[in-house]
Amino acid sequence: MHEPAAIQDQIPENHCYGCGPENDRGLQIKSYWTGEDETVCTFTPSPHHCAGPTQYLNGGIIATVMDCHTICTAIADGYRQAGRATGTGDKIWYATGKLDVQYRAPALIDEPVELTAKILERSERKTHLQCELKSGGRVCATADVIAVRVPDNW
Ligand SMILES: CCCCCCCC/C=C\CCCCCCCC(=O)SCCNC(=O)CCNC(=O)[C@H](O)C(C)(C)COP(=O)(O)OP(=O)(O)OC[C@H]1O[C@@H](n2cnc3c(N)ncnc32)[C@H](O)[C@@H]1OP(=O)(O)O
Repeated sequence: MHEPAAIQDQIPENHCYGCGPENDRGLQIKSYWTGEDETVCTFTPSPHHCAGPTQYLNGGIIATVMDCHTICTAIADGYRQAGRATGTGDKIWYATGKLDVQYRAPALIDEPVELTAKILERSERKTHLQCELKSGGRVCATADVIAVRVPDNW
């Protein structure tokens, strides 16, 4: 079970290709808290998200959904650490400082992929997260991510 509202639906003014509700040609992923330091996301690929072979998901799309799922987790965590509901008061923004993806097995295009993100460590300027992407029940990619807090006028 997770909270009813998606993290992305609480972050204002987000036009991001991977996670922005304001981007009607984007992937519009949705992430949810499942625990103190953990979030999940289910993304259903479209056929045009394929790699060279049409049955597999493109690696750039895999990186994008892992990027967006983890950075949105860091942003929501930033609000939590500030003692505020996500999207309330002064904006809290993080950008990707590092996204290190390991592609372990091909992900299927015709099944939803399941992502989990875990916060490993946080400090004032940055949050270290780990992400896992599963397709067809097996781990297809893992990522090590550094989210860096940036000014809210970016
Ligand atoms: C361009 C869009 C930005 C989005 C802004 C948020 C909007 C919110 C709205 C709606 C939600 C949207 C959600 C988006 C989701 C998708 C996210 C993306 O795809 S973001 C695009 C790709 N990323 C970039 O274009 C960053 C380019 N890089 C930079 O601007 C700088 O390099 C930056 C901000 C990452 C850091 O630069 P410094 O000079 O400000 O800060 P320093 O002092 O270098 O780093 C601060 C801390 O972070 C560590 N750090 C930085 N990069 C690291 C790395 N690669 N590995 C390990 N640590 C790193 C440093 O060691 C330092 O740590 P110590 O405080 O000393 O402990």
